[in-house]
Formats: sequence, C-alpha cells, structure tokens
Amino acid sequence: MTQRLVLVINCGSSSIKFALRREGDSAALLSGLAERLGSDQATLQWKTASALEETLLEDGEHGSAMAALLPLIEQHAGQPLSAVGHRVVHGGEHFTQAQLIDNKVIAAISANADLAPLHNPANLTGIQAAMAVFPDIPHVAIFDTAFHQSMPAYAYRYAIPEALYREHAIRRYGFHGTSHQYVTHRASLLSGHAPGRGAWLSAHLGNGCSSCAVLDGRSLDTSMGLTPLEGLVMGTRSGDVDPNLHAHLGRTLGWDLPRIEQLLNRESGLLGLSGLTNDMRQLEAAADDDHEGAKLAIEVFCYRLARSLLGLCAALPRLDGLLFTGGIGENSAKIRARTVEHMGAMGLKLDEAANNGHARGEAVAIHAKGSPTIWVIPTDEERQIADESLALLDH
Ligand SMILES: Nc1ncnc2c1ncn2[C@@H]1O[C@H](COP(=O)(O)OP(=O)(O)O)[C@@H](O)[C@H]1O
Ligand SMILES: CC(=O)OP(=O)(O)O
Ligand SMILES: [Mg+2]
Repeated sequence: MTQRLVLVINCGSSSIKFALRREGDSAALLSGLAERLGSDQATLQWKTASALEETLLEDGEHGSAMAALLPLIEQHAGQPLSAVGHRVVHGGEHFTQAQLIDNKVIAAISANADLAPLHNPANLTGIQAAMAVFPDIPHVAIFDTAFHQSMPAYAYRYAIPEALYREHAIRRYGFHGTSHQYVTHRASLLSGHAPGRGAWLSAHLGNGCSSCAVLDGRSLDTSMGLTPLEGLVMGTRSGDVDPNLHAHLGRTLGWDLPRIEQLLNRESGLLGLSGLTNDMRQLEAAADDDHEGAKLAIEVFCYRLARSLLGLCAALPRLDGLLFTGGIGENSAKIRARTVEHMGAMGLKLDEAANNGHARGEAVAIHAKGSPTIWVIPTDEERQIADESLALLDH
C-alpha cells in the first residue's frame, strides 16, 4: 500500500509555513516558509533533503503564495495528496479535537476571530486559499486550543461572575497545544518513561510564547488564556498586565479599545521594552553591545518565564523535567541559562557545557547532575498536524 501524503499549512498574519509529509517518514519531503507576505519583499523558501531554495514572490499575498506552492508540491509529491492539515489557533470550547473543515467549521473559526486577532483571520485566509487550490481532498483543522481542553475548571476559570462563563464562554483556553503535546510526548520517550507519561513543564518560546504543565499527556494548566495575549512576555505582545491598565489608559490618555489592543498585541513585549526589535537574536546581539533596553528586555523575559514555570509547578504532583522549544527555546543558550538561574527553588540547574554546546535541530539533555531533567526538544507542529489529520481520516 502506498503511504499517504499530507500537506500541512500553518498560516500566520504575514507568513505561511508548510510541509509535505509522507505517512511514517521521520523527515518532511518538502518544507518551507513564505514570509513578509503583504509587502513588496515577500519571499518563498523551501527545502528538501538535498536542496535549499528561495525566490521572491511578485504579488506576495497569501493567495499567490499558495499558488506558488502548488507546483512545488506537485513536483515533490509524486502521488496525489490525501489531505491538507491546517493549524487553527482558536477553536473555542467547541473543538476539542481535529475537525474536517466544512462551512460550519469555517463559520466557527470566523466567530472566534475576535479572540485571536493576530491568528484566526490569517488561518482562515490559508484555509480558503488552500481549498481553492485543492478543492477535492479533505481539509482538516487542528486547533492550538484542543490539547488544553483537559485543564480542570480551577485552572481555566477566571474569578469573574459565573454568567460570563456560562453565557459567553469567557474562560482560559491556552494555545500552542500542538507543540506542548508534541514535545512532552517526545520527552517521555527520550527519558525512558512509558510513551506519553511523566510530569513536565514545557516552555514554547517563539514569536508567541507560552508555558504549560503536562501530566501523563494531559495539559493541566498553561500561561495563555482567553486569547494568546495572556501570560509571558512575547515578541510584540505584553503578556500579563494589570487589567486596570485599559481603564487607566482610557481615562488618562483618552485611548480607545482598538488603540489599546494595538499597543498590547503589536507594540509591546520585547519590542516595547527594548525600543529596538521583537527578534531575540537581534536583541542578544544588541545586549552584547551594551544596549540598555535590550538587556532589560531579556532580563524581564527570563524572569517572567521562570516565575510562570515555577507557578505551574502547582499543577503537578512532582517534576520530571523542564522542556525548552520554539525558535528561542531551541536556539538561545543564554535565555535558557538565565531562566533556569531563577528556578533554583525547584532544584533546577543546567550543565553549562551541555547547554552551550547544544547543536541545532537535536533533542539534548542539558541539566546538571542532581537536577530534575532539562531538555531542549525541537518542536514539530507540522508533523503533529500531519499525524492528527491522518488519524481523523482513519476514524
Ligand atoms: N540563534 C538564536 N538565538 C536567539 N534567538 C533565536 C535564534 N534563532 C531564532 N531565534 C528567535 O526565535 C524567534 C522566532 O521563533 P519561531 O519559533 O521561529 O517563531 P514563530 O512563533 O513565528 O514560529 C525570534 O525571536 C528569533 O529571533
Ligand atoms: C498562539 C500563538 O501565539 O501562536 P504564534 O506563536 O504562532 O504567534
Ligand atoms: Mg509559533
């Protein structure tokens, strides 16, 4: 029997990540990234086992990026696709698992757009563009929120009147579930636990950042909430602020809600603190050159992350390990070191040589002797999405 092929689309506001995966293979046949969409510098990069290529996209919108992907997919597939799996960030309370996309599912994703303004509208654009290009195969939505539906009520409820939950579904949802699920499962295998078992803290640190407590494959609590703004300091998002900030800015500066939303989602976080950039690699370089804003942004990022992780220990009966993943978590020895320095209360300590010597793309243990385990585990949201898409077709 031929192994099935799945195309995975992870559509962001200005980028599309994609992967073509054959069932059972450990590596993607083809993977790539279209970025700076919506600008005149949009590019499409893709790689296979043997090549890495890049081209400029003349009309760099999501639709034309999707159209540019098609010939690449056909060229590398060698057989028809069985499904397209789409990352969808906010699934609300309706979606606890993968869904075959139809008009009803599209309407529900659209209805959740207010709760993930940076993400759901872009996810829908990707779905519609891919459906236009591949109209005859199943399209599957995999939700960032689904994995966190196992959280107990005491973790997901806000301390506000009950009617707001009952009538308006206002509660904590959590995001990056695909990534937290993937890395904690890998950690169980790498650490010699039974598959999926163990008590883990997971730190997903990319442009969006979240932490999560996972026990035996179930999310028990996480740092993001109703929307992907709650919790940690991120690239351009503030994470937690005093909720009275909204009223204060309204009263004292006359700011309306869209202005405040813009401030907290797009102008804050590492960018806001440093006054320089949302990009951690650039911040680290600037901090090395003694840029005060960059140094402070890094300090706040690490301290707030450690505080969140220590807080999440409340959800776990013990700690088997701490996992770092995402662009920052996988690549920045400095961020890992500074964060773990704040976590001595839980007995966590890094092996400096292992932390500094970590090779990109590999899963490695980086803890000192006597410390709970600490791992760097490259995430693979696309692989998890491909697996879940195929599992849905088999149901
Ligand atoms: N070598 C590195 N050192 C520090 N930060 C890095 C490094 N490589 C990537 N990053 C950071 O990772 C972040 C992007 O993470 P990524 O997971 O790719 O983002 P996304 O959430 O868009 O998928 C950026 O802040 C980038 O600067
Ligand atoms: C939910 C979220 O923050 O996603 P991303 O990291 O892709 O921005
Ligand atoms: Mg991400």
